[in-house]
Amino acid sequence: MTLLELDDVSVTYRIAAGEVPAVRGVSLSLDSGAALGVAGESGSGKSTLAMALLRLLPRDARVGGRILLDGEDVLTMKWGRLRAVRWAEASIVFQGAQHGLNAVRRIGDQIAEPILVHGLAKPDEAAKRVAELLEQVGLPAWRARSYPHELSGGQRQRVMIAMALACSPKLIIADEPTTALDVMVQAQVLTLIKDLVAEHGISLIMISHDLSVLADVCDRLAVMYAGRLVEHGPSLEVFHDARHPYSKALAAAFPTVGDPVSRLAPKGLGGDPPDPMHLPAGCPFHPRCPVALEECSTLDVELWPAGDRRAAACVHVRSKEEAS
Ligand SMILES: Nc1ncnc2c1ncn2[C@@H]1O[C@H](COP(=O)(O)OP(=O)(O)OP(=O)(O)O)[C@@H](O)[C@H]1O
Repeated sequence: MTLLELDDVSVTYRIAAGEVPAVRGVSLSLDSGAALGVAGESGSGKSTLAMALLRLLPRDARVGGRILLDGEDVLTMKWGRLRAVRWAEASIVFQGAQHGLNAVRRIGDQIAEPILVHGLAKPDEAAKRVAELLEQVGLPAWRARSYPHELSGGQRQRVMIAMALACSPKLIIADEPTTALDVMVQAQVLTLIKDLVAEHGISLIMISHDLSVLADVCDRLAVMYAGRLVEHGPSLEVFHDARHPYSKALAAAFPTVGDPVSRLAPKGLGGDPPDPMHLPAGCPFHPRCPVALEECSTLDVELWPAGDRRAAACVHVRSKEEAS
């Protein structure tokens, strides 16, 4: 069953210099209990898309399209309903979010807050739920009495995951949840996320620039470039046999999970992503594309079906599929 459906979602930031088209016409769907990875370089629009899902964008952002969560459009929801949906139906774990914990409040009180705000437990029952949640994320119950500075970065990120789980949401959006952590801790937190979503049947949208991390955790991958979806399909197929030259380069840049060498020197991807305010004509990837044809500088190919539940926005994919 479909839990989340994005239909032609676009986000434009209005700034003094003009309009920044950060997300352009993204359509995707996520089944209940499934995990979708959204990959792309810095600036490709991943975080903007994640924030749009729960209407957490700043006021200067204009969002278009439809975002259906369990059939209800998040973009047209009344504020009261939206407040009820946040945490209770869908929650978000941000990049480096552990720094967002309140330094002067005990961990337990911070985890209990969404539970109490949403009226899911009385104050005396909330402590029990907090202990359960801490245990689920691999922390001892006594940590409820600790302050954030008494925890390591990895432990703080576990607390953020406990908060995201607190109201038993159907969907967790994790935006670069492990980027700020060192490699060993990163692997532990990824395993935790993977196990928790599987155990509780929670759907997951995980965002990262690292395709290998996403392929390890998610069933399906969506690759973004310059605000647009350029490929989507089953994770291992996209990771090992990408159809779009950009996804291929991204997969080559991060060959193995947490490999420190690939982090320092991403291979296979020359040049910089385009400025969204000055996108090149044609396919936005063509100036960096190793297999670009002359027509790519004028022709922008839409996502084209490329096998079972796969699609890629590339002229080569289109030609191959048309010929077969
Ligand atoms: N508040 C804002 N005002 C104007 N432009 C913005 C704002 N936030 C993001 N942008 C622009 O929107 C584009 C997409 O940014 P976004 O942060 O969504 O990308 P990202 O793929 O998540 O990158 P990163 O991995 O670095 O977080 C970028 O060009 C960015 O400069």
